[in-house]
Amino acid sequence: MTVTLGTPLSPSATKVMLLGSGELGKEVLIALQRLGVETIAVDRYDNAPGQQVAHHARTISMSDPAQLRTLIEAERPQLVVPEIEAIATQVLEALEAEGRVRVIPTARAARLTMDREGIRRLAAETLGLPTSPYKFCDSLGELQAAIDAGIGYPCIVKPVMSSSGKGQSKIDGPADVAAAWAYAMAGGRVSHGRVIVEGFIDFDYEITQLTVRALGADGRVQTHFCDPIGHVQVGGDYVESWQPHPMTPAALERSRRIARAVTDNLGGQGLFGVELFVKGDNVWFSEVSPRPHDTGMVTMITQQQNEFELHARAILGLPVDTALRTPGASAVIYGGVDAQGIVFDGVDAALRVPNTELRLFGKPESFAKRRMGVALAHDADVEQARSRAKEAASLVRPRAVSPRPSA
Ligand SMILES: Nc1ncnc2c1ncn2[C@@H]1O[C@H](COP(=O)(O)OP(=O)(O)OP(=O)(O)O)[C@@H](O)[C@H]1O
Ligand SMILES: NCC(=O)N[C@@H]1O[C@H](COP(=O)([O-])[O-])[C@@H](O)[C@H]1O
Ligand SMILES: [Mg+2]
Repeated sequence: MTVTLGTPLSPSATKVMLLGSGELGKEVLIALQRLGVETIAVDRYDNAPGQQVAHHARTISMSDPAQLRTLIEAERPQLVVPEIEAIATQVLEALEAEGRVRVIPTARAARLTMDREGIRRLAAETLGLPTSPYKFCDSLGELQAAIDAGIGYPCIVKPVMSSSGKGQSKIDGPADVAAAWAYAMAGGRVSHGRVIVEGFIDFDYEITQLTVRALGADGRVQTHFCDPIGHVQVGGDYVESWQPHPMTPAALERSRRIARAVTDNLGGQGLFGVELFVKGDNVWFSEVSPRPHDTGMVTMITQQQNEFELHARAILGLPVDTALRTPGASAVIYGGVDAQGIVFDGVDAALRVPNTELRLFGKPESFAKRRMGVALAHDADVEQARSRAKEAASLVRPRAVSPRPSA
């Protein structure tokens, strides 16, 4: 469906609500603003990055069904765009069924990808796609039993509801099991005593296959693929990504077949990040975000239309172009300190590295391991771009501001 664009802050406005307004939502909001959309940025804390660029900012607990329903009914957006997993998706399903809002890409997709169980069972059991062996467990005893009964060592434990590697750890042997369970219990986004344990896939490399479902001129949904994005993860969180990642024709073809199967099933319009593990010509499905992906921030420097613009266009029913402009890379800037209102030294030095750009997200509070920004670089080849992006990121030095001496 194509959305008619109006004038923001007037009765003709096209209103879009982002549920989650971190660094990824911020860029989607900017892309929507450029098309004259009236935007409402929702997050769990005040002054989230996206709230700083939207027309309206609202702070609620998005996993609380009553708070979420009250807000959507009060604001009456045409489109609701989930930006994180931990949302009361039953409310989205109910409002969509009542015809009150369109959820991006669909309310069912938001529910299935809300936790690891819905999407993993869909991919492996319904669609028959290759995945790591896995088991869901509700106690330390069940976890140990699942490992002993076939998952084996090494394996990976993750809370069913978490992202960016929170609560995730690798188990190399029996001595690690209890600590992995405790870490998962502490690290989930919403307190759920449930984990997935996955057999460890010894992949050669991993990619994100950005996949866009957008309307063609005939009004029908067409699937478009971006060039594959390679990335490196540490502790389950991405630290570096680049595009394009070289692949054999067979591995690329299998990756896209998997991406198409999953996104066809989830349906709707929008951009998806399909995460895949590759070894030789073998490809395993890992997970999918029915929204822009953190590793896809590299497209802000590599693509004609970055992943956020592609998402904005696709959800509004506008044409998309997934063409690559140049090879490029991204490198993460972590907070390094636990403090509010930090400052960034070395930005000038970082931007003196040729072919680079920075995004500082503006998160009001820094944690040592919180992603606070990203350095981007383009170059003639990916290896050059990676070294420039890493160099620029390393030159940015976040620092806590020492408290003013009291008078
Ligand atoms: N079964 C596995 N075998 C090998 N490595 C794995 C496996 N599962 C996860 N990993 C590694 O951990 C990373 C993070 O895993 P996953 O994507 O499931 O976590 P996440 O918390 O959902 O991360 P994000 O929200 O950033 O996508 C993967 O990209 C991969 O590097
Ligand atoms: N892998 C998912 C991901 O990168 N999500 C991005 O991180 C934000 C939360 O950051 P925070 O934890 O620093 O608040 C989310 O709002 C989203 O933009
Ligand atoms: Mg992931």
